[in-house]
Amino acid sequence: MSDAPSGRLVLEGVAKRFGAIQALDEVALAIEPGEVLAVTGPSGAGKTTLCRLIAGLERPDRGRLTLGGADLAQVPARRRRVAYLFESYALFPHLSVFENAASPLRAPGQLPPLGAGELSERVQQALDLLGIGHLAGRLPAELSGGQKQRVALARALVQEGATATLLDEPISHLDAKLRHRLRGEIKRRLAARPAPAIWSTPDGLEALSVGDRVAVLIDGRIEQLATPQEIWERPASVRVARLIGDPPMSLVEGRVAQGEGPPALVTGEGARLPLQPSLAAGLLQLAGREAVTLGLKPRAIRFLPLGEAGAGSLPQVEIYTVEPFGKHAIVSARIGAALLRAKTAGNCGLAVGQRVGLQLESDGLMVFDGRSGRAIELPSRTAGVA
Ligand SMILES: Nc1ncnc2c1ncn2[C@@H]1O[C@H](COP(=O)(O)OP(=O)(O)OP(=O)(O)O)[C@@H](O)[C@H]1O
Repeated sequence: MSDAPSGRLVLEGVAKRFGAIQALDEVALAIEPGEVLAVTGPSGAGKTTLCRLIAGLERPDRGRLTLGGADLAQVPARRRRVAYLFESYALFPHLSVFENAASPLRAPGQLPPLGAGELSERVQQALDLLGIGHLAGRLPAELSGGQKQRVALARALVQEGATATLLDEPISHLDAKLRHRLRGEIKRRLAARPAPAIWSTPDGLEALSVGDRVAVLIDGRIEQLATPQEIWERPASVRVARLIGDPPMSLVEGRVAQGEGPPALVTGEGARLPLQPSLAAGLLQLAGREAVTLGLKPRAIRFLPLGEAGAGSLPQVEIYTVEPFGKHAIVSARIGAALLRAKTAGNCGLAVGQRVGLQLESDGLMVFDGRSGRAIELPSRTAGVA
């Protein structure tokens, strides 16, 4: 196995089709040794297909995959020495938890060969880290879904000499507390390996928290590939914005109207979202950009109880939902078909059905092209909302 290539993983123009479905198209990316690339996207986006191509379980229709400069088309799956956590776990039903986790270390050609003591210690450490050390003697059929997922994860983690690590939704079936603890622990271990890693997840926030960089995959194409900070601050499109945020950005589609009365974004249902005149002018300056989608981060939206200073002059909306989380609440109101979601500090004191003034701030506002959905840089970023 010493002939397995290793180093930087590069994909160039990779495409894969299953019948009528283009599972991946024009995928280009590079992952450095020690780097974790989080790949996020909705169900069916192509995350698993991407992992399967790298592992050698599928062949690309077009494009090239290289590892440390070596063309992977020439390297069969069994010689790639990739640690792969399958979304379906793929545990051996007749082997115990311990033996499942240990199985790649017992495979012929393991380099360097491990002594029995070292093997046992490494496997037990991984099981303990994942909180399943006490289940080492059980069979997979005697485990819950979350426990099975952790066995599959242990099996990937013990492969310290892997040339690449592919974790396909590694913590999706664990409870929230365990997910939070393990995100950091797994990331630490991946960063310590001299190999590139992919962490696939449909959860955009999980992707931001574990990835050195994040690739947003939608309908088989990379919609954005950037650092977590860039994706959080400047999602490249409406489709990225929908996946990211806590809660995600509110998106209001409409046309800029500058007739009678103050300029406004008028939604398909005829609801009016008043715009600061400079923002309306900026939008209209861009030829053909009358149809836009406004993106409002939670911090850009405030609901003021009527009677509070300044609330009387604001457009009124009705509170639609209130979700208290203790340290903050997520509160929403409707504008036409769109839901505006704000994050308020502490107990917001607002109730469902209450009428409030809607105040929008220019900080946290983005504009997207109404047709392509791509982010638009306005002539003046100082423009805001009324
Ligand atoms: N072997 C196959 N035969 C036919 N279609 C397939 C096959 N494998 C994947 N697909 C299709 O390719 C697309 C991408 O699937 P893939 O499993 O890669 O998505 P995913 O992002 O991993 O989804 P999920 O989050 O639901 O696991 C989907 O439309 C899927 O139905």
